[in-house]
Amino acid sequence: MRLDAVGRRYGVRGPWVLRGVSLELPPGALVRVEGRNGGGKSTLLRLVAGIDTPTEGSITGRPRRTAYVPERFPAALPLTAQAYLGHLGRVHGLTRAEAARRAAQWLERFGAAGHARTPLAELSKGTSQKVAVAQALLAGPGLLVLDEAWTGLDVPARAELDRAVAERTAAGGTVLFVDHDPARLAGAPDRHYRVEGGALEPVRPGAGPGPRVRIEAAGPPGAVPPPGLAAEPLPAGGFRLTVPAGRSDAVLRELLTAHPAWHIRNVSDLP
Ligand SMILES: Nc1ncnc2c1ncn2[C@@H]1O[C@H](COP(=O)(O)OP(=O)(O)OP(=O)(O)O)[C@@H](O)[C@H]1O
Repeated sequence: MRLDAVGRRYGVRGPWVLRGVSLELPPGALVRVEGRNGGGKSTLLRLVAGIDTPTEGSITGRPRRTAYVPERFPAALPLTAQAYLGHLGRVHGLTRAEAARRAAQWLERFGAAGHARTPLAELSKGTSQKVAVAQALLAGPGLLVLDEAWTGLDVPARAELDRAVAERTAAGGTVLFVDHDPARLAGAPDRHYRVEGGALEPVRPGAGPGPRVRIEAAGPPGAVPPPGLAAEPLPAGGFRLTVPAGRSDAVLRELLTAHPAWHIRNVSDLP
């Protein structure tokens, strides 16, 4: 599966949250994405999972069975955990018996078997999260996208999810994940990226952040810098932006073509 020059913005004139993102997601790969809050990680994961579509660029080769664990699981359906999972299993093409068997098995593995007959709306946050993870693993997806999926799980369930991820990649599935804990699956990812300034940059172990460009610019009154950039307000008004070197031309273009345009005071290279 691959993303080519993918961009996403919300609304016709909204700022670009992601731009020029190209990414190869080979079968069997474990891929980590990190980045600052609001930088566009969840946007990228939703695009990869196929529940959102890019504003520009293309995404090709997505496996037929794709599963996604969102940051917040919408569990307000009038079903028990077991019935919900069984239903989803059938949606994924499993027989009724196989769907029920796998639903029970995953609830058991995550220590939630005692809640199989509890309506989703009555589950605690932690157990809801176990159901969210179980629904994603149920049908053995060729692509598994995990957005902070470990958050809210108890310690044994977190370890179980680590195991389930290893099983998926060993079976040839691709797993793409975001997690706030830098130690999550430490040493395991085959590829590691950082979303910054709307771009996706490879992270090399032990490497620094790479070359940066500093842009000092002032916008019209009340203007805020493009999302996801390190932006420091300046006493004289405007902002000092720190941008990955590969993204600086795009950011300058965005500032200069805004309506009204920003005034660029200074541009300098950082090591
Ligand atoms: N549906 C939406 N409509 C409008 N703007 C959105 C939407 N979803 C995300 N955004 C904006 O896109 C930017 C990136 O958001 P996103 O949730 O992808 O970042 P993130 O890196 O996952 O952040 P966090 O770590 O806080 O979850 C933010 O400025 C956010 O407000």
